Amino acid sequence: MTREKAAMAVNAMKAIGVSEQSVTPVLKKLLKLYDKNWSLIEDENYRVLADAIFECQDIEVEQEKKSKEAPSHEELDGPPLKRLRLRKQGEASLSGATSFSKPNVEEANHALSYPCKERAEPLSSSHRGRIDEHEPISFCEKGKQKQPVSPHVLCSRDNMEPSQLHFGDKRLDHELTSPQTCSRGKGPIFSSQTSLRQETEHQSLAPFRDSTVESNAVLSQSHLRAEEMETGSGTAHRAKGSRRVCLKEPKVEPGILLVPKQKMLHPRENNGLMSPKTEPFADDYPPFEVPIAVMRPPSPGQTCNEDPVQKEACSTENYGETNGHEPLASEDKHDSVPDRACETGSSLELTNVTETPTSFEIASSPLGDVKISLSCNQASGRPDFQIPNLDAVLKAVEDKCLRSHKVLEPNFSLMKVMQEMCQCFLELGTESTNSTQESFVHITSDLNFLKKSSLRNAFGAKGDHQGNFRMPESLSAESLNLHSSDKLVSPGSPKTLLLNGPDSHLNESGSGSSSSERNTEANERNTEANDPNSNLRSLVIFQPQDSTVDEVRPIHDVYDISKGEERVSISLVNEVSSELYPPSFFYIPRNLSYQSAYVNVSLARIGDEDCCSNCFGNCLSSSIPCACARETGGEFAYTVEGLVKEKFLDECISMYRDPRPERHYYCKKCPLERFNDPCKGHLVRKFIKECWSKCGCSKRCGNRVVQRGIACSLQVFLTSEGKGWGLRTLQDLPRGTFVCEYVGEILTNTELYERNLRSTGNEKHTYPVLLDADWGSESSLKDEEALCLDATYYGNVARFINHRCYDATMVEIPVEVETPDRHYYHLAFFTTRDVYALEELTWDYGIDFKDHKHPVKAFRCFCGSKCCRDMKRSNRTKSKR
Ligand SMILES: C[S@@+](CC[C@H](N)C(=O)[O-])C[C@H]1O[C@@H](n2cnc3c(N)ncnc32)[C@H](O)[C@@H]1O
Repeated sequence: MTREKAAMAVNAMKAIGVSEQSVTPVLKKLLKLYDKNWSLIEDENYRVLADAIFECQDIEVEQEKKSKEAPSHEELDGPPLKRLRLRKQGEASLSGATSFSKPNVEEANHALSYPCKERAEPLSSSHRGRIDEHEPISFCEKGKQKQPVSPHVLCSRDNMEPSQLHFGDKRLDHELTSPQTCSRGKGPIFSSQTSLRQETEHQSLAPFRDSTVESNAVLSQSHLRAEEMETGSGTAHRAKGSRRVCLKEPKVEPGILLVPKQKMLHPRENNGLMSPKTEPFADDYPPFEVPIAVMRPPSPGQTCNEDPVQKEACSTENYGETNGHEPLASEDKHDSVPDRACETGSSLELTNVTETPTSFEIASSPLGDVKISLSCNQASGRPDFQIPNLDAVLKAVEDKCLRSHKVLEPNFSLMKVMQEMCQCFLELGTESTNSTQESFVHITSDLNFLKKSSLRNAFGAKGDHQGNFRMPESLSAESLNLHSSDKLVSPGSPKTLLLNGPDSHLNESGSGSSSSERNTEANERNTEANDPNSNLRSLVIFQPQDSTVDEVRPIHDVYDISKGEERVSISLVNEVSSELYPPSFFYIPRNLSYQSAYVNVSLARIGDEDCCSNCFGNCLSSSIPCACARETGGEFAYTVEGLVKEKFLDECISMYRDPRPERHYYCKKCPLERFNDPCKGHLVRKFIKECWSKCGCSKRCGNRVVQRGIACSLQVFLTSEGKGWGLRTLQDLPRGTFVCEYVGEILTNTELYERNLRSTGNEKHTYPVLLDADWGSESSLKDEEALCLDATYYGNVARFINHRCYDATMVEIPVEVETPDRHYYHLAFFTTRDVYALEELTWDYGIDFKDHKHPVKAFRCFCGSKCCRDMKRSNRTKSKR
């Protein structure tokens, strides 16, 4: 048994490019450490093992580097593993193999930072070949497109180029050798859509003919456990050790700061892109795992100057920030002596100041009647502290603002901001005579001027849907106070503003805090390490506003259109036009019932045969598949890597690509046919059934993929082919990867019909999808019972997914999670092939472009597929002439 498990572990590691040689010793150690508890090792696709191996490798490299300078402090063989970095396994498992080309994410980043300036030309030629099969089609029908969609139509998959499929995976071989079909779809396939528009035609509700409201969009994903894509280097990106796990209760040692589980990434690691969010599975860690992050101060010889941010951290004694690169506690403890960490006299102009002024003037209003100064408490236990050169400080903070807070204004000047702050303070102060009498002003109550600041967004302050500004949560009364000292109270005399942040050593109070207190405070700061807003604790910045900007409420957060609803951030870029944003919509990560849709979610309805209450841990690691595998023929649909199994995926894809009539269910009285026209058929689809709340397994069970949400890096972008906004991946995705679920309002057909009647008909894009995958098992479904999802007003990132005829990069698979009857289910998208970073993610809506009677005209298809069904129609039209 052990041998078998070991072989499986070795295989799993091989799949991510780790040799058996590297696996075995680490595996042995882990087994010892875990008391041979295999399930802990197998969990999350051997995440712990992968982490330990990578950690070992890192340490080896580190040690090699350091061996000449100093003896290494820690190795896996010596002291027991203290921390295993929780590398983003998604990267390992999702990228599948090291042979993936490096995603050109830098360009996406760049595009994000400078949205409209230039268009990224990201891919290598081979890569590009794969993507750019979209030649705009010039002979398609003109006019407005309004038609729902549904998958099918058959064609060749000739755009799979062997040279591009170099994963060494037999699945690919299969993909390449599978017979190419180019038959034309017979039979109705999925014609449903919005027949709801009263006319005689039936229209399948599979997503989209264009019919309702203008587009908006959204999305999300999953496993990105606190890691990041490395940009700027030629090496394949690899998750950085943004998080670590103590296998045993960590010992807090001097200089080692334990940080709460969440927010461990330093903002600057995010590169402005898909910053991983807080760890959603933290609760699932076995109790002995204590995720922590540690910031290691610079190693001996390294000065803070090398990195302005690091320098700033040092100069403010802010040891709490984690940079995500630094690994082990033992290293930390050796290097954590602050005196050594920050050397003065560096190229960053640290100035030795022999005197120790108690305050540090930064800026003043034009007449000098208001001043901003930082008060530095010399008694705070840092005798080595030297007042740094102001220019260097300003430069460091400006750099930080530009990089970490995405202040896009290249001429951004902190000094100017400070001066404006003085001015505002003066203005606000003189508006209220009372306020000048106060010696202590809570800035949170007086910061109305921030409402006008365009910088508020750059610094994380958010507006709500009504356009109301609200202060960032991190900016509380205690965290930021504007002081005017007593001696400045009298009107007319110069005033000094003291910015008190959480940094105790900058406290005006001057009370020295003990080292343990500082540690606690630093811990608190660390919790904010990943929060750009946290900087507001010690600094408030505003700029005079362009009133036109103030009036326009930003309708999307381009750094995360999900507004924090997903586990990963989903950025939005426009590299091609001046159309700034997609139209507004509400981002929801899960389906919500609009009004009458009846979705019966109740534990009582889930029988023993529909759950696995006796399971524990990961159902996929059990030798006998549990009850939850029953619906998929006694075998789980997912592999241990979290991908949909080859066979299952092949069958799902072929259903769409070869939608024979026998694969359809034909209603006697189809709810979609409002005028008793014959049913056009509903594809009877294969379902995945996931474990759920009534199951005994953990949330990290391998049979829970879709319910964990988006895990890959996605981006909404404006397509250049005229399809509007689209969705693309920022990382390589192996075949069978879960990308996202289609989320929207759950409507009955009646409701959708009424909604469509109310629509103006001028909408550019439509977003309804019919949930008809299991209609075959329902006896005579009534109109008001048939359900669909409409992402027009409320939806997730899937609403941006464009259509591609036949060879789309994704296929939708119905997934049963909380309701056993399949009347309601989740519609999840999985990749149909290996998809490279920056490729567009598409699915075949199943639109019947030949259906000229459809009340809603199909959009003119610009999918660029060689099997474009709209293209053929146009060809025929041409030849008839
Ligand atoms: C679900 S939306 C997709 C996102 C949409 N592009 C947007 O900007 O919001 C469906 C709409 O996108 C457009 N669309 C999708 N695929 C297309 C294609 N292959 N060619 C042209 N337009 C397409 C159509 O207007 C369609 O109604």
